[in-house]
Amino acid sequence: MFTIKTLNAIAEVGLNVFKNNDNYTIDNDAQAPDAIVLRSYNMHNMELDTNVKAVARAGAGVNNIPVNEYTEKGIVVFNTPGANANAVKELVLTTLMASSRNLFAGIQWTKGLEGKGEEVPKLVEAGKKQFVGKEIKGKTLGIIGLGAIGARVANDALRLDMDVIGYDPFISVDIAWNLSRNVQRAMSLEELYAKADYITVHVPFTKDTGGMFNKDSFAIMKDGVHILNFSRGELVNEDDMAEALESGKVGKYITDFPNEKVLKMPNCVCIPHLGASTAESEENCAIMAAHQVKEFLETGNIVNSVNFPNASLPYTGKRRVAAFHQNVKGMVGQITAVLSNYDLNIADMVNRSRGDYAYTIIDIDNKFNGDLTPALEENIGKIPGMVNVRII
Ligand SMILES: NC(=O)c1ccc[n+]([C@@H]2O[C@H](COP(=O)([O-])OP(=O)(O)OC[C@H]3O[C@@H](n4cnc5c(N)ncnc54)[C@H](O)[C@@H]3O)[C@@H](O)[C@H]2O)c1
Ligand SMILES: O=C(O)CC[C@@H](O)C(=O)O
Repeated sequence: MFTIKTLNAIAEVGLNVFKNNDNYTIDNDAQAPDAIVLRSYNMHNMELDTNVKAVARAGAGVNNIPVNEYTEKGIVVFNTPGANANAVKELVLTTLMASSRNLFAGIQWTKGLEGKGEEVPKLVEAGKKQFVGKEIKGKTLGIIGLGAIGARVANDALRLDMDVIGYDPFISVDIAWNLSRNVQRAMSLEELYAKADYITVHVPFTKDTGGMFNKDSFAIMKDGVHILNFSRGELVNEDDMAEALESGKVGKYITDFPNEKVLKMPNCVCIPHLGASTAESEENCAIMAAHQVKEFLETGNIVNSVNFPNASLPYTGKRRVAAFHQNVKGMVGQITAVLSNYDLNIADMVNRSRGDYAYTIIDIDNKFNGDLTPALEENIGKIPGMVNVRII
């Protein structure tokens, strides 16, 4: 039996992956669940029971999860790459065009005419000149981060007759294959800043990207540039942004991450973190997260982890050792030595590393009764450098 705890509202179709299976209970009050599924809940400073084996983010960004701490404890952290990317792309393009046409301010102003009676049509015609906008056709869109979202925005912005310049020093091979060859490659952020009329950012919040929008980067940008931030509020130095909006250096700031300070900024379009809020995207994320957790709990296979290497062996029902350990020499040899001490033969195995840690799955050919499990867990667990081990 496995217990799953959720920390946010997770789409029912995803929860059904567990609910439709007798081996699972969903218990949001559980103190010692086997796995946790969440969205934006902040897990930093949350006490976790040692029974927790996996944490799955139904979404992309994992900055709400203390990933390094969990890695040291051998807890696998998953996310759902690409599952909400279309939703975010559609909102980026919607707000790019709408804000370029001053649509949000125009709508707000028009609502303020309520009560003016028969004067309204005349006031509308007289007042509309303050909302004259700009077409995006022929303008340059700079995209920072060409991942699941950025690449989709790039291809569709070209279809809207924009020129597109992208910057991503770590672009994946899969994305590169799917990116239009008409996307220009910026060799530096500075090049992108200098060329773009509109900038949209699609990178994770890390120590390298935090505060990347600041007075130094604004200084390189074109006057009146529009900046769209559907990534994380922390990418922007808010004091510098407020100043840049006041001076007109930044023409508009469209953000999915408002706070008290941001709400006070002029020419700021504040969205209540709606990037991924579509039924389709919430369902995609929930289904993907649930299947990844189920696969891991039942077979030890890891797909789409952000802290451990992906590693899978077809599950044949044979007993399996799944071991997290430090990425140092001799670990596999020491595990197999324990197995041979118990006269257990190896049928198949995979060992993958990622940074300082590695993961080994070994299928055991011999049948053994459950009594060996504690002994194997104890003896493999005692190997120096072992983080944790499961016999499945
Ligand atoms: N507003 C929302 O609801 C919403 C929804 C989904 C994702 N997000 C945010 O958007 C981010 C991106 O999502 P995604 O699905 O495209 O992720 P992704 O992992 O597919 O893409 C991120 C891209 O950023 C690139 N990158 C990393 N560091 C970089 C740097 N310093 N400079 C340039 N490029 C860099 C990576 O190489 C990768 O290609 C997430 O991390 C999350 O914070 C927000
Ligand atoms: O769950 C959400 O609504 C937002 C998710 C988004 O911020 C993400 O990083 O995927």
